[in-house]
Amino acid sequence: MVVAIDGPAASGKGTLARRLADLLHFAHLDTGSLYRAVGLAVIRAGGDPGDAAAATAAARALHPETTPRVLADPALRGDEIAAAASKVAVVPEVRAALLAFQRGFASNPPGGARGAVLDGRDIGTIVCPDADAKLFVTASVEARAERRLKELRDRGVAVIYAAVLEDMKERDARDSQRAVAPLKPAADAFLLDTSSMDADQALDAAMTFICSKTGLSDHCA
Ligand SMILES: Nc1ncnc2c1ncn2[C@@H]1O[C@H](COP(=O)(O)OP(=O)(O)O)[C@@H](O)[C@H]1O
Ligand SMILES: Nc1ccn([C@@H]2O[C@H](COP(=O)(O)OP(=O)(O)O)[C@@H](O)[C@H]2O)c(=O)n1
Repeated sequence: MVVAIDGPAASGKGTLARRLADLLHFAHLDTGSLYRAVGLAVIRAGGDPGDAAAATAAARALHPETTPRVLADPALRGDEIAAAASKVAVVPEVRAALLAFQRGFASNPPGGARGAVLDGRDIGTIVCPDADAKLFVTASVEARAERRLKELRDRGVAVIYAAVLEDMKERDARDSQRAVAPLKPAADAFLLDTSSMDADQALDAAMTFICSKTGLSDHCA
């Protein structure tokens, strides 16, 4: 069984995906980390994430056996890497190079898990169009900027709200307006606005939808 979760930055999709995977004993793939890994590799090689050829070479150099180790690198979590990720993500060859890994994870989840939860921008539309349940998680851009600000400050990064908000708006625009696999809800996705929900309420709402959509019997009331 595959659960697809998409949405903009800091909407809470990663938190929700992790918690759903724990609850259902499914494997979880944060697909944004793949794009972050490509952006980080380009920067570490001294390149420009806006250079399509460099980004494509970095994406093609990611191999399934080494990818889990690459995705665990804490350096991926910085805001500079998030911006680099959204630049490499506009390149069609980069997206094509990352597709097989994502689809393989969904169809054959690691560790013998009976299902997979993938979160990103194009899971319900492109990566897993036949997913059993699709959710599109949103929140106002102000709520998302507040969340990202808190997250960065908790990690000891000195940032101001206005700069985080500006970065978020820029990334929303780049992700929604790109020609290939733009951020948008799949036609059959459940829209979950978490602006005034905490993470527990978001999980409850998501589980109610997944249970009604898939008929999963365990974990459903
Ligand atoms: N429903 C929620 N309400 C408030 N904060 C949340 C909620 N869901 C997640 N968060 C917090 O917001 C931040 C961004 O969440 P995250 O799941 O990383 O978002 P995304 O994966 O969409 O970028 C994290 O610090 C997380 O703990
Ligand atoms: N399936 C995906 C996942 C991420 N991405 C890109 O990768 C960037 C970083 O994604 P992320 O999910 O790690 O970002 P956050 O939502 O955590 O801020 C996004 O801004 C997108 O440009 C994508 O294009 N497709």
